[in-house]
Amino acid sequence: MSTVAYLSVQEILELKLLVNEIFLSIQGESTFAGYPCSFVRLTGCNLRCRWCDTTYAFSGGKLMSIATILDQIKAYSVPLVEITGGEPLLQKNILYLLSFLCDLGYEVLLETSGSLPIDNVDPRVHRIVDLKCPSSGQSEHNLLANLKKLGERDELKFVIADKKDYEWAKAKLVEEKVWIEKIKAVSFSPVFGELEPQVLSQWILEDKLKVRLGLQIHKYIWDPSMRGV
Ligand SMILES: C[S@@+](CC[C@H](N)C(=O)[O-])C[C@H]1O[C@@H](n2cnc3c(N)ncnc32)[C@H](O)[C@@H]1O
Ligand SMILES: Nc1nc2[nH]cc(C(=O)O)c2c(=O)[nH]1
Ligand code: SF4
Ligand SMILES: [Mg+2]
Repeated sequence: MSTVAYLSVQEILELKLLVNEIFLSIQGESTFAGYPCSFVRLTGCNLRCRWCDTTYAFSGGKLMSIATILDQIKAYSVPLVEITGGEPLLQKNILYLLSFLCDLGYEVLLETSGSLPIDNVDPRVHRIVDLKCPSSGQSEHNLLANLKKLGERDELKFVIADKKDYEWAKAKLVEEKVWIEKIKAVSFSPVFGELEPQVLSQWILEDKLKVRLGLQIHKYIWDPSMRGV
C-alpha cells in the first residue's frame, strides 16, 4: 500500500465503491484480449464520448464494500481482473481495491480515459489509457501529462471514428514518441459500427504503423448491445 494513505486491512475491506456491474467474461480489449477476466464496472463518468457504448454506467449502481466486491471476484476464480467504468478513477477508494487485488496475487487491469491523473495507481497495475480523438468530442480533456507516467506494463489506445481521428492519432505517436516508446503496446480501435475494421486495417498497413488493431471481441461473440459481457 505504498501509493495511498495507510489503512488497516479491516478498514480497507469496509471502504465502499459505487458499482454498476460485476461480471465474468472474455477480455475483449487490450493485449489481454481473449483471456477469461472478472470485470468490476464503476458508476459515473466525467466525460461524454459521442460514441460511448456504456452510457448506462453514467448513473445507478449499488454502493458495495471492497469486501463484497472481493467475494464476487474470488467466486469467479480467474486470475485476471479489470476495473473499468464509467471512469474508475473518479472514486478515490478504487486505489485501495487495486492494491488489494495486487496483494492477493491477481493480474489487475485498469481501463481509464486518461482525463484524471494516473500517478497514484499501484505500480503493479496494468494501466490502459485511452487518448480521446477529436470525433469523441472530448479531446480537450486528455491529460497529456499522464503519458510520461506510463511504463512498460501500460498500454495506450486510440478509438478511431474516421480518417481525421486516424491522422490525429498518428500525429500523437510522433509528438509523444519519447514516452510511447517505453510502453507495452499502442492500439488503434475502430468505433464499433461506425468505422469498418477493414478500412482502419488498410490505413495502418499503408502507413506501416507499429500499432495493434484492437477489436472489441466480446461484440463479435455476443450481441454488441448486451450488458455484462
Ligand atoms: C466504456 S470505457 C470505460 C473506461 C474509460 N471511461 C475509458 O473511456 O477508457 C472502456 C473502453 O471502451 C471504449 N469504447 C467505448 N465505446 C466504444 C465504441 N462505440 N467503439 C469502440 N470502443 C468504445 C472506450 O474508448 C474505452 O477504451
Ligand atoms: N468483454 C469485455 N471486455 C472489455 N474490455 C474492456 C471493457 C470495458 O468496457 O472497459 C470490456 C467490456 O465491456 N467487455
Ligand atoms: S470516458 Fe469512457 S465511459 Fe466515459 S463517456 Fe467516454 S468511453 Fe464512455
Ligand atoms: Mg465495454
